[in-house]
Amino acid sequence: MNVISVRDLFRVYRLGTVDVHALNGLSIDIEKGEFVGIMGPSGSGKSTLLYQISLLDRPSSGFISVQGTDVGRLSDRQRTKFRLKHFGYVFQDYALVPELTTEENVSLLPMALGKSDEECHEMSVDILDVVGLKERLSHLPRELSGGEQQRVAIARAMVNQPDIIFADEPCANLDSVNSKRILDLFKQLNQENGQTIVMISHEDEDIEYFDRVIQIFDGKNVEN
Ligand SMILES: Nc1ncnc2c1ncn2[C@@H]1O[C@H](COP(=O)(O)OP(=O)(O)OP(=O)(O)O)[C@@H](O)[C@H]1O
Repeated sequence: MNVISVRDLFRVYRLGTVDVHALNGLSIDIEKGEFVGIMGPSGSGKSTLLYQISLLDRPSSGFISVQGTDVGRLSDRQRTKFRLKHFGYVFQDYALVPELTTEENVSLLPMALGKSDEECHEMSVDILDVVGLKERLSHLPRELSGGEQQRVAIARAMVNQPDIIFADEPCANLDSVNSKRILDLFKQLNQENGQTIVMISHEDEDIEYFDRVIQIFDGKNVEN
C-alpha cells in the first residue's frame, strides 16, 4: 500500500524577478514500512521534495496524497494537526530547544497532543531508553555531544509513534561512528515498529541501510 503518492509536482521559488524551478514534474510512490533514501546532487531538489511531502511547504502545482488523504485540500490548521498526529521530523542541526532538558524536549509533542504530565514522562523516558539516553534526562542540549543531541531529536520524532519519519541529512554534522549509530537506530526502529522512514542522504555508504533509493536530478526523479 502506498503511504505517499506524488504526481506531477512542481515547486517554483520566486526570487525577485528570477524563478527557481526546484521541482519539475516529479512523481513518486512510497510504500508503508519502507526505509527510503532520497539522493541526488546538491541543489537537485531533495529538501524541497521533503518539505512538500512532509507538509512544511505547499507546491506550486501537483498532487500529494498521504495515507489516502489529498493533503493539498487541507487548511493550514488541518495540516498542522495532520503533522502532529502522523509525522516525526529529524533535521541535520537537531533543532532542539536550547533552554529545555532532554526529557522536556522529548515531552513537547505528547504535551501538545494533550497527554498528562505522567504520560509525557513515561513516554519520554521509554523512548529515551530506546535511543540509549536514559541517563541524560536532565541534561541541556549544550551538555550533550552532537551524536547524543541527534539521538534526542530522534526520540522526539519517535515519541508519538508517528506513521512516517522525515529526516533531512540527519548525519551531516556527525563523525562516521556516530553516523553509523544513528543509521542503525533508524533501521532498528523501522524494523521493530514498521514506521515508514524517508531520509535525505549524500553518503553512498548509507545506501546499504535503505530498502530503496529515489534519485533526484534537476527537480525530477530518475527512474532506476
Ligand atoms: N527558499 C528558497 N528560495 C529560493 N530558492 C530556493 C529556496 N530553497 C531552495 N531553493 C533553490 O531550489 C533548488 C533546490 O534546492 P534544495 O534545497 O531542494 O536542493 P537539495 O537537493 O536539497 O540540495 P542540498 O543537497 O545542497 O541540500 C536550489 O537551486 C536552491 O537554490
